[in-house]
Amino acid sequence: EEQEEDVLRELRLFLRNITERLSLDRRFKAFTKPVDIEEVPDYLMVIKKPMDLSTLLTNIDQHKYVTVGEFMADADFIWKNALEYNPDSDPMDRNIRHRACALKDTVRAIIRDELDEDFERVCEEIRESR
Ligand SMILES: CC(=O)c1nc(NC(=O)[C@H]2CNCCN2)sc1-c1cc(O)cc(O)c1
Repeated sequence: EEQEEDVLRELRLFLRNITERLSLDRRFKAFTKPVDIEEVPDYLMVIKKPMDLSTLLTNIDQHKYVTVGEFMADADFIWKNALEYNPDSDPMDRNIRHRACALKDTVRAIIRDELDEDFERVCEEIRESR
């Protein structure tokens, strides 16, 4: 009902704010757009579920996420994919892995500091009721 739509609207505002802040952080430039398959032709042979910050934003606008947990599961693919595609001691690999770990820690720190547990519980109640 109306109250549920108010909660989900607030969830989308919260998730957009996080995603936009991450997209502005220069450390995460490589994660802002889908990997360019012309640039990295073997990428889709290695990575089964590509994800990036612009796709998170599109998903939010398409009402894909009903809880913060669902958003985090997709956000986690961004850094997990980068660790998987960049396993070597190559300086480029190390650099991307460092940024992937920074992205993982930054998302978790923002959620821990800014998400009210009661709000997430209400979102999970809505998800279970659907
Ligand atoms: C996002 C990601 O995981 C990524 N990984 C890369 N790794 C490499 O190029 C390593 C792979 N091992 C051998 C030495 N090269 S390039 C790259 C990337 C960065 C961008 O700014 C845009 C983009 O489309 C893709």
